[in-house]
Amino acid sequence: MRALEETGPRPTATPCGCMKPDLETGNLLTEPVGYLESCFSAKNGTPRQPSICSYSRACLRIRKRIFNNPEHSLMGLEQFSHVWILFVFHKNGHLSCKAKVQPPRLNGAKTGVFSTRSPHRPNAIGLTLAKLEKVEGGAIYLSGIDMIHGTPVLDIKPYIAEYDSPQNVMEPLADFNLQNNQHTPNTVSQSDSKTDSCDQRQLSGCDEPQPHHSTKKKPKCPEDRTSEENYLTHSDTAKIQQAFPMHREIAADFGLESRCDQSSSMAEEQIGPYCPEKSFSEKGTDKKLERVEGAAVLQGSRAETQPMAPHCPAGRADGAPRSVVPAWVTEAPVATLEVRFTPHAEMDLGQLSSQDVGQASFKYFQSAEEAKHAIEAVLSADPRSVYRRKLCQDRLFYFTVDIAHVTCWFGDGFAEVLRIKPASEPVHMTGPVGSLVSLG
Ligand SMILES: C[S@@+](CC[C@H](N)C(=O)[O-])C[C@H]1O[C@@H](n2cnc3c(N)ncnc32)[C@H](O)[C@@H]1O
Repeated sequence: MRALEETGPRPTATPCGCMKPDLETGNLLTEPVGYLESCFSAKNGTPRQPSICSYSRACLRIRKRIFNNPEHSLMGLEQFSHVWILFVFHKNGHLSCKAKVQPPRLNGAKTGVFSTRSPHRPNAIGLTLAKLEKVEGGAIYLSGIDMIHGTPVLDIKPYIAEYDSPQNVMEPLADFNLQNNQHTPNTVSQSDSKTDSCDQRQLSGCDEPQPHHSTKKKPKCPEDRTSEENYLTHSDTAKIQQAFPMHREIAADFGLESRCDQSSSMAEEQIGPYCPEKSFSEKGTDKKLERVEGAAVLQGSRAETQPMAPHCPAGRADGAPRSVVPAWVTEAPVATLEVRFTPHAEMDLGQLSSQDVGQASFKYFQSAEEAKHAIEAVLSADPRSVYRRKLCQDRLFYFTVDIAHVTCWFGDGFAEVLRIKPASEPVHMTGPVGSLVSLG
């Protein structure tokens, strides 16, 4: 096969030497269809994957600049329970040019950027499977998101299990040579000393220092990495991990994990042998939740999702695996944490949700309970960087979710919320000017 680079269209250059955006060359000049209004105002404390926190909410309004009648573009979308959101990691600071990254799951070892969910990639494009809560006019309301406020969204596509999940492939899969496909730890160069400055920056988290809002114990760490570095998967609740560690991790990777608010019995149910769709009622409309139809088992250095439901309509009776992930993805090095709230923090939360005069109320959460669940979910997945976890253990950790500015600390196996104060105003939307994102 001849490489496209040899034969394909050549990018055209403008007199100044810049690449001219051109559909044929792939040098797209994108224009966001909208900017996300998210309950997370900064990277710190934002879940590493959408499955971490089902209460994480966002709204996306389609811009009139894209469609005169934004609601037309959303017609029919309300019939789907989940949507893919394609977005730009606009707070990366710069585009990444590094072929290898160091995901926390590899404890400092490198692997190819395309085998990770790192935000630091050549085109800084993120992909999140979110739950579609509702469509209202030209806006969609989402939950289970891992993007920050102001994220430029490039596209929305419906999640269709039949197309998007190998679990649902209807025809027999072509022979899949697992031996040849094996991604062994050998492919990961633990001692590759050629970590360049960009990699180092990413590793050290110096791309974009996070603000600290307290004068108390202000971290002096050279870096204060955000949850983004732990980008591959997350570990969920201790209970569930103990019961079904692999299942949970893999489900999370595929965005199919049961949400943090669901009980472990629900999780068991999800990976159980029978896979009828679970319906839930929402505003009078019955929507369908996708089910995790397979369980993951480790084989050598890979984990495979295997069918457990021979009578599932889309199942394969021969027991052949449909999707494979390397073991380093599924072997969580980070323990799930117990989350505690001090009485003071509990009191803060109560005050935050009260309707006192002058007191802002939650914008995304429907109650203090929901806010608490969200905070628990974020912290139980340990949002700290590896560096911070190892070298700055005694530092306070801050993050903002909705109107709650959370201060906590971490001890052995737990996170404790110390204070919850009203956050300052969430970031404002990026205006139309300067909203073009060039990927070319
Ligand atoms: C590891 S990425 C995964 C995103 C997506 N699910 C994916 O796989 O492409 C999630 C992290 O990206 C960071 N993040 C979210 N929105 C961002 C944005 N607009 N710009 C830069 N980083 C962002 C947050 O730290 C979050 O924890």
